[in-house]
Amino acid sequence: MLHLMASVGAISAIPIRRSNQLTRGWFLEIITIVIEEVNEVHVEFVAGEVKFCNVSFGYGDSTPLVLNKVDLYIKAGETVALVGPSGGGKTTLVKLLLRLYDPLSGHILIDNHDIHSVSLEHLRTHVGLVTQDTTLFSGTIAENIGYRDLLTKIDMEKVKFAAQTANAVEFIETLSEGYATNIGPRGSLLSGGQRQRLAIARALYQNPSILVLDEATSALDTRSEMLVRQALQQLTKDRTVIVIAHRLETVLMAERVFLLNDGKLQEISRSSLQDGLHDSLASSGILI
Ligand SMILES: Nc1ncnc2c1ncn2[C@@H]1O[C@H](COP(=O)(O)OP(=O)(O)OP(=O)(O)O)[C@@H](O)[C@H]1O
Repeated sequence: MLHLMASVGAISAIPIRRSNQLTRGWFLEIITIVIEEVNEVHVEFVAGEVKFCNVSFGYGDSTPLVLNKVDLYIKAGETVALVGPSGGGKTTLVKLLLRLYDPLSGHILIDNHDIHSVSLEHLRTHVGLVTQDTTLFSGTIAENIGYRDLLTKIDMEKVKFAAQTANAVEFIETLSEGYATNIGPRGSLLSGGQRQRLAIARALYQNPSILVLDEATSALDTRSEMLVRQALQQLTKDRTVIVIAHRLETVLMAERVFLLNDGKLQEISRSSLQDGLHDSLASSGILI
C-alpha cells in the first residue's frame, strides 16, 4: 500500500539539486531523498508512454532484490493492472516511477525521456497518484479537490466538474457548507466510499497523463462500491493508468495484467483470469 508515502495526495519527497538549491517541497509526511540533476529536462507535455528497461532495485545490500531486471512497456493511454502477493514489490515499482527511489540499475522512461533527467516538479505534474483515504487532509472539500492549485487559485468550475465526474456531488450537496465543508483530519468526517470519490475527484482536477492507482482493500457497501467503480472508470479514460489491483473487477478494467512475484514481472492473460486463475489467486490471497 502507498499510504505511508502520500498523506495528502502528493509525494513527500524533498529533491536535492546538485547545486544544493531545494525545490519547493509538497506537504511533508515522510522524506525521501533523490538527487535531481542540474541539467534536468522540463517536459511540458507527455502523451503517457511508460517504459521500464531492465530495472533492478533492492532496499539494502544484504536484502534480496525486490525488482530483478524488470521490463515493462505501457502504451500511452493504456490501463495495466499489477497484481501479486503482499511484499511482491508492486508498491516499490510505482515508487520508482514517482522517483521516490532510483533504480540500482536500468532505466525508466516516460515518452522516451529518462525520468532521472526530468525535473521532479514536472514529473509529478504528469504522474498522479490516487491511494486510499490517506491522500486527504484537513481542509475543505474544494481545497482537497483543487489541491494542485492550493498555493495559487483553485478553479471552482473545475472542482465542480471533477466532483460531478467522480460521483461525489451527491454527498457534497448534502453537507451543511457544501464545497466549503471541512472534512476533518485525513477526511475522517467522511465515509470510506466518500473519501475514495474525493481522491478520484482530485486526480480528475489534476488531470495527469499517467496515473498510479492503489485500489482500496477495505470493503464498501454495494452502492458505494458501484459509485467508486464508475468514478474509477471515468478516471482511467484518456490517460495511462497503472493500477495496483486487489479485486477481480478492477483487474478486468485493465487491458493487460501483470503478476509481480520474487522480483520478476510476468504478463498473465485476462482470459486465464476468467478461466480459473482467479480462484487460485484468490486462494493464495492475491485477489479478494
Ligand atoms: N522502505 C523499505 N525499506 C526496506 N524494505 C522495504 C521498504 N519498503 C518495502 N520493503 C520491502 O520490499 C518488499 C516489497 O514491498 P512492496 O511494498 O513493494 O510490496 P507490495 O507488493 O506493494 O506489498 P503489499 O501488497 O503488501 O502492499 C517487501 O519485502 C517489503 O518488506
